[in-house]
Amino acid sequence: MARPDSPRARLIAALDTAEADRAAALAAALAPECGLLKLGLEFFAAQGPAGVARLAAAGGGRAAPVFLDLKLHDIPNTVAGAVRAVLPLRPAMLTVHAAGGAAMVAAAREAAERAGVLRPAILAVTVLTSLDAAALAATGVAGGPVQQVLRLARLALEAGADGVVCSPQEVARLRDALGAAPLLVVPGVRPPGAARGDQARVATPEEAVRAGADWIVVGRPITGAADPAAAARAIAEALPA
Ligand SMILES: O=C(O)c1cc(=O)[nH]c(=O)n1[C@@H]1O[C@H](COP(=O)(O)O)[C@@H](O)[C@H]1O
Repeated sequence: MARPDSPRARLIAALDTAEADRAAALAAALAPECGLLKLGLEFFAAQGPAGVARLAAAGGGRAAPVFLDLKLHDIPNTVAGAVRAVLPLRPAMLTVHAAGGAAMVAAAREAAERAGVLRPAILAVTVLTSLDAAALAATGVAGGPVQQVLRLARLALEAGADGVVCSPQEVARLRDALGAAPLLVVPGVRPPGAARGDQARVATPEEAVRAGADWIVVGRPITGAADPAAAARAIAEALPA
């Protein structure tokens, strides 16, 4: 998929809510202010594919493409089936967990190819931005987040992922190591002074883009603001041109 051509287009607004009305209101307010609207597990679990289709039909998906963040992680056959099942929703981006292995990522890519030229970009989530070094070590991974993110990114890209999801703290290392081709999508982004919440590996939107992020993903600092559209605009305006 095409890379963003403006600071506004770099911003992905995460609509993490279970409520259809709230998601629709956020989508209407935020579609003009960002490049993509992200619908994730919370919305999908509550509203299902029909909820995604309704949101897109109501205008959100026309004004801003939908990033369906399901973080699929299962055996290759099951992941391929799930990818095929969501293709009618025409997501622009779709996530799988790189930790599912090369065959799983390859199966996701192959299934996505069925949609032809308008297929979703397959993004592989590396190490969740909520994990710090100690939490990652506790899962049995030797080496710190940077090493693990690099390992999983290489594995996923070789298996056919179009890009990866990583924290702002690894993005410069990934760009250096992997070059310009992979799409780098970066959550764990906090404007100066914003609450970090459950995010562990964070940086500001400006730092993430300067380090090489193609897109930044921002949820609560936008959706929790009194005026979400103004919050999104302020974040985009602070990004380097
Ligand atoms: O795949 C993602 O988008 C993702 C990966 C990751 O490692 N960390 C992460 O926070 N995300 C998503 O990015 C969004 C971040 O939301 P906030 O922490 O509210 O800005 C959420 O929708 C997460 O599901």
